[in-house]
Amino acid sequence: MTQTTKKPILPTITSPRDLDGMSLPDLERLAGEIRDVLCNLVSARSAHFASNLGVVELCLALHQTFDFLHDRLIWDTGHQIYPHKLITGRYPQFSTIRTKGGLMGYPNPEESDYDLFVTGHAGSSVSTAVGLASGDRLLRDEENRWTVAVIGDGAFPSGVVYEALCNIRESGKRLLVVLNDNKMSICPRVGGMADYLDRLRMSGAYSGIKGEIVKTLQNIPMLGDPVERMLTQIKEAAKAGLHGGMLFEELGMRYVGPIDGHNVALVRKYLRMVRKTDGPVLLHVVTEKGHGFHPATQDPVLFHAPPQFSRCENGELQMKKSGGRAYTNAASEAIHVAMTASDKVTVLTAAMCQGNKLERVRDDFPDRFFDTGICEAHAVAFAAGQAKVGMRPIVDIYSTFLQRSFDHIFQEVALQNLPVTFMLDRGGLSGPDGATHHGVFDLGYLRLFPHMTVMAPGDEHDLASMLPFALQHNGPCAIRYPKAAAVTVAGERAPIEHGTAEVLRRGPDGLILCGGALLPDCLAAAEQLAGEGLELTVVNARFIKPLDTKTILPLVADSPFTVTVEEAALAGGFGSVVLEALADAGQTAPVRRLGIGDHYVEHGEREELLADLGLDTAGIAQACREQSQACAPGQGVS
Ligand SMILES: Cc1ncc(C[n+]2csc(CCOP(=O)(O)OP(=O)(O)O)c2C)c(N)n1
Ligand SMILES: CC(=O)[C@@H](O)[C@H](O)COP(=O)(O)O
Ligand SMILES: [Mg+2]
Repeated sequence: MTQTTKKPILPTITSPRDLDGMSLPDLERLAGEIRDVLCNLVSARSAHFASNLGVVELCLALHQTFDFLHDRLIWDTGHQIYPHKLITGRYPQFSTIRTKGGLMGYPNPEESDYDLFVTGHAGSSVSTAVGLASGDRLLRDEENRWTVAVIGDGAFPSGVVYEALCNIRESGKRLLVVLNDNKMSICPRVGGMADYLDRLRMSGAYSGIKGEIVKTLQNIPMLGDPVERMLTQIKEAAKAGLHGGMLFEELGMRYVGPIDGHNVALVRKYLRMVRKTDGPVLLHVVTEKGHGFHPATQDPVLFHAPPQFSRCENGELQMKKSGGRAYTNAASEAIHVAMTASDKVTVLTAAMCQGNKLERVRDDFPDRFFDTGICEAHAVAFAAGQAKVGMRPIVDIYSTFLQRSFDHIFQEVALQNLPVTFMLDRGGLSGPDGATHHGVFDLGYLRLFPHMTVMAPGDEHDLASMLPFALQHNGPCAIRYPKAAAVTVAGERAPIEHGTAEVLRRGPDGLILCGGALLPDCLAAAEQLAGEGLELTVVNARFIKPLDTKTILPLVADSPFTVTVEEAALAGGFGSVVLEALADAGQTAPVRRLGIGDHYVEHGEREELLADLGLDTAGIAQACREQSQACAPGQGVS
C-alpha cells in the first residue's frame, strides 16, 4: 500500500497527543500505515476490516481536534475501533487482537482510558453520550468538555437512537454526533432512514437551487385560517424536503454536512468549527467502506469481516476456506425448505442476512423476506403482527442480538401465544467477538415466559427436524444452536415430539443430560469412559422447555450421579431446569452442572474457550470421573 522508505510514523505514536501539530502530509502517511497494519492483520486472522479502513481519517481528525482523556468518545458498536486502538498506545499489542488473552476487537476500558464502555451491540452510543454529557453537567465538570458519539449509517436506524435524539436538546450541550455514512450496514443498508441519508448526500449539490426555492416559499402570504394552516403545512413539507438535515434541526440539533470523511484536513476543519458552537451538533460525514483497499470497496459485504486472506504472487487474493458446513447453513437450508413448502412462512432478519446466510432465501422469496435493519425489537413486534393475521414468521437472529427484544418477546409474542419461531444463531460462545456477542443467556431469558417452547438441537438432524415441528406448533418456539460446524450423530433417531427427550446410550454407572449441541462431546466422553469401565447413559434433552420429566427424572433417580451439560449460562439454564424439576418432584440426587458460571467469558476461539470452561470432551469426561468417585458407595454424597 504505502510505497515509502521513510521511517514509519505509527510505531512512534504512543498517544494521540503525538498527533498534535503533525503536518497534513504526515497525517496522510500515517493513515496509509494504519491501513497497512489492518491489511497485515487480516492476513493472520479474520477480523473487522472494511469498517476500520473507512474511518482512518475520521479517527485521526477526531484525536487531533479533541483530547479524549478529557473529552469523551464513544464509537458506536465498536467494531471500527482498530485505528483508535492503534493510536492510543496499543500498537505494540495490536497483532494479538481478537485472540485469547489479547486485545479485544471492541472498546475495552481495561485496555485504555481512551475506551469508555465495552460495546459490541449497535445503537447505544447516542444515549450513552447524552448521559455522559448530562452527568458531566450535573457534576459541573463540563468545562469545555465535549462528548462525541461516532455512529454508522447501519446503526443509525436503531430505535434507541431516536429515543436519544428526542432527548438530546435538554442534555446535549457540547455534544457531537458524527454520522459515519458509508452507505452500508454489513449488507447494503435498508429502510426509510437510508433513503433520507441518500437525499442528504444529494442535497449539497443542489444547495444553490434549494436556497432560492426556500426563499420563495418563505414569501408565500398566509391567508384566512384553514387555508393558512394548509399553506403552512405545504411550506413546511416543502422545506423539509429541500433543507438538508431538517429532521435533525427539528429535533434541536444543528445539522452540518455532508462532508468528505477521507479528507482529513476538511474533517478537522469542520470539527474545529463544531467546537466553537455549543451543540448539540450532528456532523454528517461521508466515507467509503473499505477505503484504500480496492477489493474491499468492491465487495464491502465480504470484507466486513472477511476470512483470513493473503495475496498471491499474481496479485489475486486467496481467502482461507471456511471450516465446512455450519449450523447456520443447516438453519438457512431448513428455512428455505419451509418457505418452499408453505407460502405462509416468512423470514425476518435484523440486518444479519449475510451472517445468517439468508442470501438464497432473500433471492428466492423476496416477498417473504424482511430485513428490518438493526432494529431487533421492531423485528419481533413485526413478526407478532404477521403471526396474528395467520402468517408463520421465523425471526432468524443471533442469540445475543435478540436480547434487544426481550419485552416484545414477552408482550407481543408470548403473552398472546402467537406462533413466532425464533431461530437463534450463535447460541453459545461466539468466539473472537467475545463477551458482547456470546449468546449464553438465551435459555434463561426465553424459558421465563409461559407459552414459550425452547429447543436446543443436539445435532444437525435435530435442527432440521425442529423447524417444521415449530412451524406447525401453535405457540412461540425458539431453536438455539451454536456458531460451530454442524455435526450429525450416527444411529437411528427418534422423531421430534413436544417436550420429549431422546436416550442415545444406556449404562448403569451415571447419567449425562445434554441440553444442546455439545451432544457429540457428551457421547465422546461416554465412549471414552466406557473404555475405562464406566458405562453411562446419555440423554439428548432436545427440549429445555418443557423438560421431558417423564424420561429424565426416573433416569436421574436410578443413576449414581448426573452431569448436566450446556453451552449457556448456568443461571436459569438447562441444569437449573433439571434441578427445578427435581425439587418440584421432591426428588434429591447428586447433580453437577457444567456450563458457564456467573462471569463473562472473554474472546478467543470457541474450542479453546470451551476447553477452559471444561465443556469439551475431556472436561465432560473428567467431571463424570470425579462425580463417579465422589458418589461411589461410602463416599457420602447423596
Ligand atoms: C444490536 C446489534 N445488531 C446487529 C449487530 C451486528 N452488526 C455489527 S456491525 C453491523 C453493521 C453496522 O453498520 P454501520 O453502523 O453503518 O457500520 P459500518 O460497518 O458500515 O462502519 C451490524 C449489523 C450488532 N453489532 N448489534
Ligand atoms: C460487529 C458485529 O457485531 C458483527 O460484525 C459480528 O462480529 C458478526 O459476527 P459473526 O462473525 O459471528 O457473524
Ligand atoms: Mg455503515
